[in-house]
Amino acid sequence: MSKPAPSLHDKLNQLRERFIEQLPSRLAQTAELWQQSRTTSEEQARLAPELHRFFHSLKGTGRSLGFERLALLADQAQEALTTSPTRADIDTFISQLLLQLGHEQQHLRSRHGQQQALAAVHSFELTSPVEPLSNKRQRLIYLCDDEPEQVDQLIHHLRCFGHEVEHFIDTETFFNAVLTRRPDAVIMDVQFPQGQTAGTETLTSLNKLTGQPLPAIVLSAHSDFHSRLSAVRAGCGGYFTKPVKPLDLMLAVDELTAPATEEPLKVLVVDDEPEAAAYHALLLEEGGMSTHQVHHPADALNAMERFSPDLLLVDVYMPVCSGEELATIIRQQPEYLGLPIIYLSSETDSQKQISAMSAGVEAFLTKPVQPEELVSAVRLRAERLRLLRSLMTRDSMTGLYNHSTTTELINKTLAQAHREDSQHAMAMIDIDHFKQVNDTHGHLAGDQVIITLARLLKTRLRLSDIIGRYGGEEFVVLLKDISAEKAATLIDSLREDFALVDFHAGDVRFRCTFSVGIGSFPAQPSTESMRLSADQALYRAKHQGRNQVVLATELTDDR
Ligand SMILES: Nc1nc2c(ncn2[C@@H]2O[C@H](COP(=O)(O)OP(=O)(O)OP(=O)(O)O)[C@@H](O)[C@H]2O)c(=O)[nH]1
Repeated sequence: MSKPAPSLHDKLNQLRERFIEQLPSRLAQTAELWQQSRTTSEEQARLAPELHRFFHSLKGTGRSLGFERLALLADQAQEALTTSPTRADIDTFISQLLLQLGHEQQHLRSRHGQQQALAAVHSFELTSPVEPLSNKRQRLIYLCDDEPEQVDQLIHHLRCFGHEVEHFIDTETFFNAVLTRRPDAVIMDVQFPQGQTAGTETLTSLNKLTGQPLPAIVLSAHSDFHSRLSAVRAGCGGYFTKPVKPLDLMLAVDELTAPATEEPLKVLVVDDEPEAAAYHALLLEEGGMSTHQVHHPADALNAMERFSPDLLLVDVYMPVCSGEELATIIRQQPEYLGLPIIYLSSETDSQKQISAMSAGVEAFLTKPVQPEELVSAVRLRAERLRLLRSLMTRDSMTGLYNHSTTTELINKTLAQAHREDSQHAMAMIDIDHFKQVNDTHGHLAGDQVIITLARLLKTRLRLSDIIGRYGGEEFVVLLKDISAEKAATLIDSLREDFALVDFHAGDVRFRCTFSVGIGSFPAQPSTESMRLSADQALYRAKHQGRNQVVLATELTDDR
């Protein structure tokens, strides 16, 4: 059996332990620095900022981790350094700090210390019950329906959009299955041989038993008041009467399970103090965000390129480069102009805070920051950026990347691919006879086809793949770390599934197909050459009769 994941309390205590364990050697180094700074006035001037930074960060991290007495001593030492430092003062502080450290080590391991730490984190756990967001796109759907009509069609559509589906024909088996493995959503019939509202009653009992309402949609042959009332009482999020249009049901399943499809907000934490960085990252992760830590400002730009954060949390006092300087460097790069930056520091002087914010940062949080304050300040700003970014980079109808963003992202990926020797494939996808779809069934029906194809690509491809709407009914996908042949097989399975999706325009049912051309890296070393090859392959696919996938490598000299 696997071990349970450590709780926030355990993780905080590990951080505190690590901090305490590393402190003696850091204090010894500081004592040495102090000795050295005493040799000449030049040395004193040279080493003063480093000594100052040490006490400053000891104050901030000490407070954040709950070592109040340590933080107080560090504060006094910092103050003494800035006013009129004398050897006796600093020696006293260092020896007191060492002594204090011994007490803290014992205290931390005592029962009382453990309880105190627990009490410190409890309020955060209670006030921020945020579930970490799941990245998985596939949903487990339970379909409980004893009437055979439409069931196969619905299962096909759900699976086509990447969901795992289990079908039950009686409420008892369904009941036990939920207790064994909880689904992400349920599609439930109302009437069963056991009773007129046996389906919804089963849901109500399960909700009572588990204390967690199941996201559910009713699918029923009946539309009477009692059936509907029983669905409302079972907390169902939707009610469909048969025959249902599969795509409408898919949309309802999407809405019901939507929040988890969002990628967690990403925060880059830049702090030269590993424990401080780890502590703030821990709080943000408890708040459902994903974090990456950097302990040297010089590594920040690289990390930003790889991690693509929604926000930067930056310590103000760091060696080599201050938070202020780092923010200016970042702001000088056009792609990061709008990236929110939050400073985190134990600086309480408001004049200094205002001056630090001159580099165009969003906010200044003072250490020790309340966990709720940190999480909400970060979330608010990161979400705002996500929204703005999405308006600028995404196509409003499908939510896919627009043309220019797709090209930009592919360019970036290829630039990296040249360094890493990786392989990628580009698929150009075009809906067949789309003009005819519009002309026959109307523009709205055409839009429905575009949205459905976009959805299919989003749910079936990996999160890391780049999916863009290039133009009207044309899509471009960059499938990462995959050979052209494997990409062709994968896209071909999407093509087969898409061809079986039923669209509706009024009472008319129709189906659509698409054609695909595939180019690949490194055979085509640039975005433009890959796009051109994929385009030529697409042209061939159309020419050969449509509804097929053609690889650029198949285009031999007979062109
Ligand atoms: N409904 C809808 N139609 C669009 C949209 N964007 C472009 N179109 C239409 O898509 C159609 C594209 O048609 P063509 O590129 O000529 O494709 P086709 O000749 O019908 O089909 P193929 O030869 O198989 O590519 C045009 O009629 C456009 O008006 C959109 O957002 N919604």
